[in-house]
Amino acid sequence: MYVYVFYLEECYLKKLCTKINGLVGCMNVPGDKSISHRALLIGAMSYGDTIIKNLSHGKDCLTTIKVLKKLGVEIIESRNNVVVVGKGINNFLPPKNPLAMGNSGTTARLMMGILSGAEFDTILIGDKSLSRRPMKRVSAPLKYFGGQIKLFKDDTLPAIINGQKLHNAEVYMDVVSAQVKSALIFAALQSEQESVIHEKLPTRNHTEILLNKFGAKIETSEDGRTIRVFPSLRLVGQFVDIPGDISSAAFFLVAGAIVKNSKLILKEVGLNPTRTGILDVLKRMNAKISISMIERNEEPFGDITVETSNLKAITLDKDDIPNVIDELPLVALLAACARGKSSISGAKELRFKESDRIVAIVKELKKLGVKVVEREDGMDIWGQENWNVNDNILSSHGDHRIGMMLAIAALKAQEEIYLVNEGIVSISYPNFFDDLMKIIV
Ligand SMILES: O=C(O)C1=C[C@@H](OP(=O)(O)O)[C@@H](O)[C@H](O)C1
Ligand SMILES: C=C(OP(=O)(O)O)C(=O)O
Repeated sequence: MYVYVFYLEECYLKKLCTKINGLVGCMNVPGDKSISHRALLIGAMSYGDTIIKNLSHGKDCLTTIKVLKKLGVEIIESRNNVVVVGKGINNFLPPKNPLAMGNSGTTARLMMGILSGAEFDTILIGDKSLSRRPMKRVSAPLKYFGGQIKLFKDDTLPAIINGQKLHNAEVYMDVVSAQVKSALIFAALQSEQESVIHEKLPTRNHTEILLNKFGAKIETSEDGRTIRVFPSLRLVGQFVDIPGDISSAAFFLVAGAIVKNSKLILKEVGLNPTRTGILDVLKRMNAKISISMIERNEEPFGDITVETSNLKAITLDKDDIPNVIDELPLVALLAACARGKSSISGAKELRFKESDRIVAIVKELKKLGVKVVEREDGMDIWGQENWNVNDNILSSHGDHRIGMMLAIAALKAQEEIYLVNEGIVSISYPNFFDDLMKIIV
């Protein structure tokens, strides 16, 4: 007897909001996803309780919670806070089954660095999207620390991590990636002597900031590209208050700039300088935007105001990319609304995200009538005042950031627009559509 199993791709359609009069309001976005993952992981690796306020409740961070629980870490979720009962990195328990990384690249890659030094072996698996994303970028440099990871077809999940005693190393990273850097930092912490990691360009530094807060010693050079890690297994639990995610706020910053009659205030958004590339892009494009820094602690944050703007084109090259990597779908949308021709280059990394974001952006913006040309490492975009929509059924490509960018793009359309697989937004922003509805006038 044959048994056929059919996977029905999520194929429901959501009617997006179009033909609106403007966007007005004052809002908070969820806690930063990158900091949330790290607070959970570093809390678990420490001794004593870590209390986390404003943790992201996106599915990716829930994946990190589930994985830590499978490693024997107690995590208590209350209404306002999450408490991680740290047990120390050496006291994780061997999981009974392969650990499911879901859709989360951050969980998978950071876990590789942590579990390379474990006293047991682990298998990591991922969903369809994560299973096509490259992992050798992590396993290869981890070898310098003694890490042993076997990958499917030498580059993807499933991964078999043979836990080993790790040693120190000096590593020059090939890929510009905060996930790879963080995995290497976690490996370096578990060795017995100081390690040095060199990056080609600086990337988000939340791992370094949080580890120092928890009692480790990580030194970063003035140019942000050399990271010196001193071994430390005696981290101590802390209180972590997570600022709003600038990558989530960015959807509304862009919406406020491109939709007529708009004024939005985004409250308490993280303003770590390794993440504020989207604010520089908005300013360079002539957006009406103002920022008031509230507090400058280890992770600065503040309020951002944006108003309807008369945008001009922009050119971004490889040096601009790391600081705006997750906002590039939105930069493409801004360019589609700006005067002149914009170009994005040096952004091949976009092909290795939850979808091939270059393909997804080009395909979906073309449906909306935008003139856009795909390049190997980016795209060229010609902005127009109004678009002539030629296909009103858009796809998120199973990618949260593409889905949300298209929902913002639709606000400008003058006809009905539908989105396939809108539920994917819950990877980083479960209440995205509710929050959007609240500011539409
Ligand atoms: O370290 C992190 O939290 C992240 C780093 C970036 O990925 P890369 O390290 O692959 O650039 C980013 O795209 C991702 O959304 C989150
Ligand atoms: C790329 C992203 O996340 P991750 O790599 O953790 O899946 C993202 O959130 O845009």
